[in-house]
Amino acid sequence: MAVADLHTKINLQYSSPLSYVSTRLSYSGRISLRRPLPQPHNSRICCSVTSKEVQAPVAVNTEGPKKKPDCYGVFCLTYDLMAEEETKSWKKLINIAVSGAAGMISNHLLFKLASGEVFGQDQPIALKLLGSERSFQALEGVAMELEDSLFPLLREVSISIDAYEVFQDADWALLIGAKPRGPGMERAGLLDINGQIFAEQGKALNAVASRNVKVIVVGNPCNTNALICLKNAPDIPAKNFHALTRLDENRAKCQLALRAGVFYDKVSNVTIWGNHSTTQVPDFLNAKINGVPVKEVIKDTKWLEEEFTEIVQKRGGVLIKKWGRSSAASTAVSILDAIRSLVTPTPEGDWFSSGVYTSGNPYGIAEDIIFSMPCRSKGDGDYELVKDIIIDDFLRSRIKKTEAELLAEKRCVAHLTGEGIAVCDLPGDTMLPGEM
Ligand SMILES: NC(=O)C1=CN([C@@H]2O[C@H](COP(=O)(O)OP(=O)(O)OC[C@H]3O[C@@H](n4cnc5c(N)ncnc54)[C@H](OP(=O)(O)O)[C@@H]3O)[C@@H](O)[C@H]2O)C=CC1
Ligand SMILES: O=C([O-])CC(=O)C(=O)O
Repeated sequence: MAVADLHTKINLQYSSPLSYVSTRLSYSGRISLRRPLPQPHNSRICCSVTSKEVQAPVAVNTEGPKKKPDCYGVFCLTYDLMAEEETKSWKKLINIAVSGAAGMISNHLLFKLASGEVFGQDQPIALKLLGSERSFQALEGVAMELEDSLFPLLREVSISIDAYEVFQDADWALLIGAKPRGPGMERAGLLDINGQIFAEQGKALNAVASRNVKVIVVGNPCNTNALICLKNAPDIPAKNFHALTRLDENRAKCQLALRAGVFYDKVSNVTIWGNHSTTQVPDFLNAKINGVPVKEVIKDTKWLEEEFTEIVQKRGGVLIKKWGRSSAASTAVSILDAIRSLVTPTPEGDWFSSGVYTSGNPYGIAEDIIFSMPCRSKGDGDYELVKDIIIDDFLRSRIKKTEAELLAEKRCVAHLTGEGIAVCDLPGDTMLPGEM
């Protein structure tokens, strides 16, 4: 039952947030949390009302354990929101599923999502966190921190290792969890291991998510993972799948601002073309600074073509050398930017980059891959590709290179997309931004 369904009569019952009786792995491979029956001393109020009038609080503990086996601690409480003045203007609750929820990126992301800074102060949310046996305890730690943060808009948190549970009715799926490339691991091996994760998650989304779910794939190699995911979710529009290239766009904006000596809010119309890899193409041809084409502001074409391009392509690797781990906070920020770009109208004349499905694209890019391109949104969760784009020989040749890489990645995962036998002939320079 949706907590934020303002017109539904809801019973409230309390179970001690952190005191599980057991955490067990059932026959289906699901972990369920079992909580104690509510005890009289910790029963809270029951607001059993059907009108705006609030009845006297009544203690309840008569119904046995709640039928939300995976809800977490304080989030197992349910309320009659009609009784809460501030919630009366709230929108309907949305379900946000996050995989890799115990990882570094999620640790930044979840708290920003829960604060309301992306979906707005009138949008209650449910966070459905996907982990694994390996990360389950850490996931409980995440849920505890969410409890302790007292976010008013965060109405439900659940944790599970079962994608089918986590993706049930998901309005958003933020797919972050993926195996990092380890020493000696071939890129083809990474594509295969992570591809299997995303094939499974695509199937789960197809089976149980909202038909309008928006999926943002972050786990690398994110373009091809997104392609695998959408191919395994044939009942969800391919247009709903995104691979995160917003971090690359933000990095490119920062470098252009630095070189031009302006604050970065003056930089607009920046496209990242292609793969989230070192072949990505940060487009300075169509980009603007203070509304003026970048090439009229930064006249050093050699710098733009060589240094700028390479700095953006390899920013992730430089950062790993400094931090000892890959970008997490800025990645989380860029995920929020990517969501915001879909739920708010794009400013007039501007656009944003996202790795999206190429079929029907106006740029002559090969069909049937996930390729970062310039998009505009009306703020309804959907997007259109931008038509008035200039492509010169330099840009075309770079786009061809990143396109070739993505086509090779696609051939390498044919066994996971249902398109036959995989053939891996990846170009030698195929690397993630974090690889050097
Ligand atoms: N697109 C982009 O712009 C960026 C993408 N990334 C990518 O995002 C992903 C997550 O990064 P980050 O949060 O920092 O990573 P972390 O290592 O902190 O977390 C990753 C999570 O992935 C999960 N995972 C899934 N399968 C495996 C596996 N086989 N082995 C190990 N872990 C696994 C783990 O969770 P669990 O055990 O719960 O499954 C883990 O918590 C990475 O793939 C990274 O390359 C990073 C930066 C930018
Ligand atoms: O390669 C990685 O894991 C990190 C990454 O994607 C980035 O920093 O852009």
